[in-house]
Amino acid sequence: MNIGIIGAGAFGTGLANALATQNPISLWGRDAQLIETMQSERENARRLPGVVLHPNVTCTHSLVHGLQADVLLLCLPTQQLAAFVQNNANKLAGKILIACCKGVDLATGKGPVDVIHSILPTASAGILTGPSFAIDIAKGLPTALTLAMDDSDLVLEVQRALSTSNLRLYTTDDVQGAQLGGALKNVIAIGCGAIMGAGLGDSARAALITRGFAETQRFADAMGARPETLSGLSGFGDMTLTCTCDKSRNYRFGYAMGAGTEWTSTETVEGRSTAYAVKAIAASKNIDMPIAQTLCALMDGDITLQQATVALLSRPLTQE
Ligand SMILES: NC(=O)C1=CN([C@@H]2O[C@H](COP(=O)(O)OP(=O)(O)OC[C@H]3O[C@@H](n4cnc5c(N)ncnc54)[C@H](OP(=O)(O)O)[C@@H]3O)[C@@H](O)[C@H]2O)C=CC1
Ligand SMILES: O=C(CO)COP(=O)(O)O
Repeated sequence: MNIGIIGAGAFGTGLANALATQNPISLWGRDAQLIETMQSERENARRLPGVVLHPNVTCTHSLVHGLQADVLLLCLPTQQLAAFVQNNANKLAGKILIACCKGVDLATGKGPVDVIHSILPTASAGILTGPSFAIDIAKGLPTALTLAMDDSDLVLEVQRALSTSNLRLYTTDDVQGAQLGGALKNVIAIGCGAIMGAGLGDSARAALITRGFAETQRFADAMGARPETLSGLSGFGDMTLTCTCDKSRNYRFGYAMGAGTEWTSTETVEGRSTAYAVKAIAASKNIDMPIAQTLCALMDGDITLQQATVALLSRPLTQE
């Protein structure tokens, strides 16, 4: 299976480097100037500085070249995925499409695989997700991920194609669970960052991770996901990583909010849009999501962090 990567951000670049240890990999990005510099300088100075690109990585801004491979890893921000698939639907039909993004599409309320299927209903699609910072993958540090596809034969072929000695993939057919675990952990990570930025302490963060996980499970359950998926790498695993580490952009965005400093980065912060998408779905399905709801009010500037804390702590006392 030939593998191509679509999106030359931090994650696309990191995955390209990891997979290039065993196969030639094409890495497509939309910015011609950046891509030409990456190809000649062997570094993605904008999105993953300090990592030398493996000689097997070919950077291209030609979509004809970028879309040639059998398996395409779509490493685009979730909110950009639908437009990309729509604009390239003819060329993508017949490919194996693996979404590598973590979020819920704000316009439709769909996860990445559902977005792909809504445009290409017969596409072979899946999602690669789990605890994995781009920089760790790029450096070849040990990483374990979940690959979710509903085709039980194809998932094994893709698992083999995408596994390396340092990148260990576990499979599942619970696509919904894998989509939602990765999406919701970003929302909770923003909240954890806010807590730490405001100096509310490690114990408060542990409480938010735990209640955030309960909220995530409640949401996923209502959406038809299986509980064991949420306990795996794509749920619990990624929640643990993202909520406790300042390498996470979601965490750092939240931290800036809690500390009252301005966020000027152009890096992708998926949890921002996903929080609103989740809030809307929760309202329509009557799912209790106090943390996501409070976070939206905080991001909108409707409440202060102190008011958010009071609102969460003063909810009726209940069983765990
Ligand atoms: N970084 C990480 O550690 C990890 C990220 N992910 C997930 O990967 C996904 C991508 O994030 P990441 O790579 O980190 O983000 P970055 O912010 O590093 O990069 C985003 C990339 O997407 C490109 N892009 C944005 N919009 C479009 C578009 N409409 N068409 C084509 N390209 C576009 C950007 O191009 P340009 O530079 O031209 O703006 C840029 O190359 C997210 O869903 C994230 O959750 C998953 C695991 C780890
Ligand atoms: O998904 C990630 C790690 O698994 C990366 O997290 P951030 O998008 O918050 O940086």
